[in-house]
Amino acid sequence: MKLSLLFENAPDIEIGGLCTDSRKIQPMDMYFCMDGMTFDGHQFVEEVVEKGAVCIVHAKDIETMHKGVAYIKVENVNRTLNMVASKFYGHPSHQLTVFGVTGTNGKSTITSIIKDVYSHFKPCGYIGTISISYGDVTMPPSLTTPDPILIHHSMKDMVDYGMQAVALEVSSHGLEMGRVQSVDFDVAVFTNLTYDHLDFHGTLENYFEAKHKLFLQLKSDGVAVINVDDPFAKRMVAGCKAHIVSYGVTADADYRGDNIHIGTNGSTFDLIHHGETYTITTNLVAMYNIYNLLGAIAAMCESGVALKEIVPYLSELTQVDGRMERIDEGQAFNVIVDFAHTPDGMEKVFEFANSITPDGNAIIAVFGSAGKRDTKKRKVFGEIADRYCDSIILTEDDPRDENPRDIANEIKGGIKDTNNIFIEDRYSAIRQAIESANVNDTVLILGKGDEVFMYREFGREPWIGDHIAARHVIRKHCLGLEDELEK
Ligand SMILES: CC(=O)N[C@H]1[C@@H](OP(=O)(O)OP(=O)(O)OC[C@H]2O[C@@H](n3ccc(=O)[nH]c3=O)[C@H](O)[C@@H]2O)O[C@H](CO)[C@@H](O)[C@@H]1O[C@H](C)C(=O)N[C@@H](C)C(=O)N[C@H](CCC(=O)O)C(=O)O
Ligand SMILES: Nc1ncnc2c1ncn2[C@@H]1O[C@H](COP(=O)(O)OP(=O)(O)OP(=O)(O)O)[C@@H](O)[C@H]1O
Repeated sequence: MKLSLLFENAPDIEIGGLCTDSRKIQPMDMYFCMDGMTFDGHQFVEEVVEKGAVCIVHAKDIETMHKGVAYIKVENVNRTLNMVASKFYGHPSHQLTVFGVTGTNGKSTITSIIKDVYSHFKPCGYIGTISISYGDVTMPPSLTTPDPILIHHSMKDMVDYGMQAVALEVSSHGLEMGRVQSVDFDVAVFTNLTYDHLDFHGTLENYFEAKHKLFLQLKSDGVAVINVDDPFAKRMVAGCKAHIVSYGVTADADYRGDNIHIGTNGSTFDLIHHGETYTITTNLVAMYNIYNLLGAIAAMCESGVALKEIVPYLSELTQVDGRMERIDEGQAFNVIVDFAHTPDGMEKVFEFANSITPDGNAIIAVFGSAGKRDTKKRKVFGEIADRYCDSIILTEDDPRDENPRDIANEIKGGIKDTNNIFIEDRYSAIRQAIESANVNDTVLILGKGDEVFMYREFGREPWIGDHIAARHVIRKHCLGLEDELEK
């Protein structure tokens, strides 16, 4: 694209691509000097020019300017990046129905449900923690909410592929760092706001304000879908210009769940909407997934699909990897892998485990807590687990450069009565938990979900994954079957 199409009065230079990282720059790229937490992008200008960048967007003065390179000084580089990224890729978010989902927990689950079900009506892509995917294309994720270039580039690819919609996870980091400023959201969903990411936001109030940005940004003919049972719901839509629609269970809501029955392998409930009652049968379990379903259903209905058309697809939803994933190799006890890594998520998973574990049977939990992240939640994890578990096995979980034993000791600070041990190696911890389970017990393996890496001192290292570790232990050590560990 010609630079003159992106900026008024700019020279007629051909721009090959957009880039914010000198390490990834390509000849003919436009480089945006982002002022980050560790580096100031302005310091790499000489390097990117040498590597062939043809345009520099900057906010601070540039000492040496080179012939043949366009230097565009702006007030706010990030705002310009958002604007340019959308324009460069042909404003793809205007051509798609865009669902944005924010909240402490439930983003991946709701966006996955939307992608799964809405695709029966309009082809729908997904951008989030699990992947970037559309049609038969699946790419590994970058961040939960990628930078503006990747967002708009991916959406353009989706449009070219024939997608008509996309479900986008919108993290508080993404909002705070202004990654979605030029995304044209049609529907924004708020799930809940509880303790998380305070190492980044500092206070719960700042964390709330980050999420609030999504609803302030939403256009007047958009729809805000909010969980009214969450104490932050009303404030979340204060100042929002869009049409507001609510979902919930305890409070009166536009989409209200009632008569809820949660089983071991599925759930049923009545969905009351506009005075009509729809009976929903779903393969999802746990109370929080009823909320996730209500949010997803409300979002899809509000963008034009009739509720009765949606209902049949809810009974066989695709399992979201590592989210309440049942590991069933025919063993006589429950094994669940779940991505719970916030106090609220933990509480909800333990509540479910409690509801499916017969009195007299044990709940055995394996978990740790991430190094260098939200250290205050460690003791809280201990307190929550202490209330529900009969046995706790503490282990490593993305320790980074902290000692996993020290992290475990902080968790132990919250455990009063429950038997607990520390086994550093995560596979051995999972093995210990599973081998100690008796008939009808429940083993919970928490914190890493579907992740197949572990953050250690020198970065990301491969980890086989909780689901693979659990299956292997059950097959080899409980059922005595031959089972080579998958690589
Ligand atoms: C806290 C945070 O979000 N940081 C993001 C931020 O980093 P930063 O501000 O520190 O950037 P920096 O390293 O100082 O660099 C500044 C600029 O100089 C550039 N640079 C830097 C070095 C160099 O040699 N050359 C160069 O050009 C960088 O590309 C950048 O444009 O900008 C970077 C470039 O876009 C991001 O990669 C980085 O995300 C880091 C990797 C990250 O881990 N983010 C996580 C915390 C995150 O965003 N998570 C959320 C939430 C997940 C959840 O809900 O659980 C997410 O949406 O994924
Ligand atoms: N609505 C909810 N309320 C409370 N906890 C939930 C809810 N939905 C999911 N969880 C818990 O949070 C975990 C992560 O779920 P999910 O991946 O959908 O959330 P997320 O918001 O995408 O999180 P992240 O951005 O950290 O990936 C689940 O494994 C479960 O333990």
